[in-house]
Amino acid sequence: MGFNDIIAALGAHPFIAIGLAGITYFFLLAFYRLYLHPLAHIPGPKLPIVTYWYEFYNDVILHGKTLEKYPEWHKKYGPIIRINPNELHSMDPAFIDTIYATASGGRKRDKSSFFLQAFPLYDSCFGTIDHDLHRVRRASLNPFFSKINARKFESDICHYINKQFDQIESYSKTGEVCNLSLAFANLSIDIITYVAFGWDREYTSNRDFIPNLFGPLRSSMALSHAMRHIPILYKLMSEYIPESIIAKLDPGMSEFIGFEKQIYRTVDDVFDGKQTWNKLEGRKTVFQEILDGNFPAQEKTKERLKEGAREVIGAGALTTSTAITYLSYYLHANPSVLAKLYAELERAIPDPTNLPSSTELETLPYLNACLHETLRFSTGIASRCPRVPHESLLYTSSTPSFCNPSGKQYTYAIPARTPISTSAYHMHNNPDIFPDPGAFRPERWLDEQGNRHKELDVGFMPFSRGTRSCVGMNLAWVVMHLEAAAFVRRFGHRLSLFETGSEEVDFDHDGFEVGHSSSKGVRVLVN
Ligand code: HEM
Repeated sequence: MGFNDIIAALGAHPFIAIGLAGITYFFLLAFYRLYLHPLAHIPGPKLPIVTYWYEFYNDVILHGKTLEKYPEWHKKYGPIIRINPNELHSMDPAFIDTIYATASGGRKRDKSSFFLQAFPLYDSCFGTIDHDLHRVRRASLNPFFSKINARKFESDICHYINKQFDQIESYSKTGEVCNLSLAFANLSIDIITYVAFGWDREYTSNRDFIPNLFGPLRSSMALSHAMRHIPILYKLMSEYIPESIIAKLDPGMSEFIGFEKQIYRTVDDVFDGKQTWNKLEGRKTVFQEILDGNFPAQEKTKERLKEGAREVIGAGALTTSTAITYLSYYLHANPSVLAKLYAELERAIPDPTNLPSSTELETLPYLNACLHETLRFSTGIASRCPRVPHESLLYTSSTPSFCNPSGKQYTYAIPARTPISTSAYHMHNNPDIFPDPGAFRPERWLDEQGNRHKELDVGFMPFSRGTRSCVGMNLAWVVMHLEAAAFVRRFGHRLSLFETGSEEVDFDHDGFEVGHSSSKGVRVLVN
């Protein structure tokens, strides 16, 4: 049979022809990715290198399961590996500050466009791909989130804390079970939306903590893997599928989309002159900081403000509330830690109705140690958060544990513009830095003089690092110090865990945040 006969036979059977063309393309692509790709010299498991479908299967079908595979891959292939056709992952703590670099020396870090498909907020700071544009946007948020400014919010924060803790207190009278995960989520939403935008959402006015954005925000994050692989999904859900259908498919998602629409309406109304921005005494909202700043006009558009609001609420609410919820669990699961923290706070806060400033609370060593240990567990963002360095990188393994079995250092030249990440979850569970990582031991953060062990910082990255790290970090520390101190000083030993074991907080999948898929929340009885 000659060439012309083969072409004629395929022409007569177009489906077979298409199938054969597909198979040939797949094998050629696989060959290219394994042997000719610019990252071909960096090892990794074959299947994920050959196709994104492997990650799709583990993250979308099995729900956030790829992250768990990294340690076993690193064990086999070394400290730097390929985790999909175009991306690298590092397990070496000494390489964190190279990946997540500051801008010193002109280093530039883009975000990965593949990663951001999961969060299509391209007008926000978080969702900006380009390094230089991100610098402009970040500059518009920096003044609002400065340490000095964050401290100005203390009385507002305490107002919401007292309001929500009164609600929790009321459970002592009825003997009902109180869900702290829901309570802290609503507290966080009220704090963030008020201090950042002057909106009082009044979530803390509901004694049963319903409505609640805990579920909705989690739902939206749980969808992130699917959206990364099927980017059209977000547009479909937010623009084309009627809300009534979404509500049936996922009630959480519809609450979230409703919340988002309210934010967007407010911005539209202000731009259309139907209402004015909320004015807060003696300080500006995030919107006013952006609009009054010396930034190009395209940074002051409706879209920019809408996405700015969404990112601040999305990034600031659950991260902070998850941390405090985890703290409440670990304190009650470890009574000796609770007793020690309570004793420190009793000395520092003689009158529980009158909290000291967050600056004073920051000087309390054991409170600080408890918050660091909590953030080690709650992680911030569990998922890998890749950066795309503009320059090429040179990796040389730092310590014997990152050398190959014959004791030789690994050395890799990483081409410029290669997406690369590490994961806070794995760093925070590295036994070389945090021995017995599964144990909640605030003492690990303190030396004999009660000073914080700075050497643990090498693997500690709840707020990420470098130019793209958390802009809300100062505010988060202020909120966490005030909430933790008020919570422990007020409720002390009066709470007991109700049907809540470690499975409520243990990591069992990568849902962008750490999470347990079947968690009902941290529930307590209030005595
Ligand atoms: C315990 C609390 C918090 C944790 C653990 C946390 C963690 C993080 C992390 C890891 C990132 C980097 C994401 C990436 O690599 O792509 C980030 C970014 C961000 N966070 Fe936070 N965050 C917290 C609280 C807050 C708060 C309270 C706010 C604001 C109210 C906030 C606003 C933001 C914003 C706007 C970004 C994007 C910054 C940028 O791209 O320049 N976060 N956060």
